[in-house]
Amino acid sequence: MLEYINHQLTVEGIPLEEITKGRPTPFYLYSWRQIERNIERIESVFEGLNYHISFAAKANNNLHLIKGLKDLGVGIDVVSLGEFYSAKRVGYNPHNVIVNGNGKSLDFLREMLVYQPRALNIDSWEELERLVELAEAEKKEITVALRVNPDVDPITHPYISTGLKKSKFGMDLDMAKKLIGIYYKHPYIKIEGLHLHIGSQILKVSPYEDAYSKVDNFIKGLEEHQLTFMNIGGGWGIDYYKDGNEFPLEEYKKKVIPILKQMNMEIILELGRFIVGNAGMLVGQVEYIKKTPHKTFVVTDASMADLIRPSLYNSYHHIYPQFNQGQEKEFDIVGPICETGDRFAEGRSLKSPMPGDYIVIADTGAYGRVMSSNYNFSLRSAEYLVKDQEVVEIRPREDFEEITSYFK
Ligand SMILES: Cc1ncc(COP(=O)(O)O)c(C=O)c1O
Ligand SMILES: N[C@@H](CCCC[NH3+])C(=O)O
Repeated sequence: MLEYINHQLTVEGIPLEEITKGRPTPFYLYSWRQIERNIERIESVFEGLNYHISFAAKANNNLHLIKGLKDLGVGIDVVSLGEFYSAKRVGYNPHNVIVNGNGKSLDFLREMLVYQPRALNIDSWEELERLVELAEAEKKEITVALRVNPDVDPITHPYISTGLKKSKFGMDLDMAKKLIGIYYKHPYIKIEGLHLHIGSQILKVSPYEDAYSKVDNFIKGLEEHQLTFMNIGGGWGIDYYKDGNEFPLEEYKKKVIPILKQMNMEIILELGRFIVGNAGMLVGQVEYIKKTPHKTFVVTDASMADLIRPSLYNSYHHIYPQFNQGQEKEFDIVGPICETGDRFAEGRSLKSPMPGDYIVIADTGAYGRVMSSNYNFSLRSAEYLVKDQEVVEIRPREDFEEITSYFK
């Protein structure tokens, strides 16, 4: 997708120079072809199983991308009223909508009773009690999955690890068993599935093997209830370092698929990063090359307000200068925000960028634009999509008038 042709960076064969013409930076850019490739790769793993892919909208909430995924037959996982509204806005059928979240408000639950999603994933006993009360009052049925916490270490950044027993998400298997026992004949609460999601940016298969084996044993131990679907969550990691270390699909196929097969249930996936992560990039422009006795800084117009992952998780993103010519030197790549933490990389070797050159911060299609902010009164950036060799705007940049319009 990103390639140097005659020393110039290109995206799906289009020179960056052409893409940036008349388009003020910073902006996000996505490749539709790359999203399709990612979906094809997921499908190749689950071939032969009764499965359904959903997209975790928290990774990227651009309505055009969500609509495109819907048209490919991909479902959606929403975690808030806002994401739910997005799914409705692009015309999702409730049957393809999965609802998550560990703090669903009364309004949210009420709305779900009317909307009837494919499954409402229940995070706790307390939440289920709230739902039971509402469902009984309104005399409405709802299909529910219990989010279980299998207590496995996903071997990832602690901030994005969700399946250890100390985590705030889900319930332990004993609690799930108890709730199934209590509610399995309830007139309105239909517990038909289980859900688990152990964390994000996972690069090893063993945590999935452990988690799904535990759940498989749990299901076998249930007597009175026939569950029909298993939501196996998301979390597949991508190759941020560009060193070939990505989620090992072949190993997953060999070790995990047999466990899922013998569950003999419909399998629902909710992947975010793996679907859009490597299909997006943040494009910025170099304002200054600032030299101090200690360091040389590449000061870009993109900042932590556009992409917070490096500041928040110290995460690595590969950075491509516009031209791959000249001598390689070490730089700190920083933004214009008044925070020392506003830096994309420290001591990164790059082929000498110059003021006015563009740079690309790669693999930012997931948890990029969605986590951007107006800090230092930055404007949230535009988004563009490369599709069929054309670049189209899929969200305009915010403008100052719009953001200050509350002041009359
Ligand atoms: C419940 C749930 N499902 C799915 C996802 C998607 O995760 P990922 O983008 O790592 O695939 C998340 C985020 O980690 C999540 O919290
Ligand atoms: N925001 C995180 C992922 C969070 C996953 C949400 N459950 C990241 O950028 O990696």
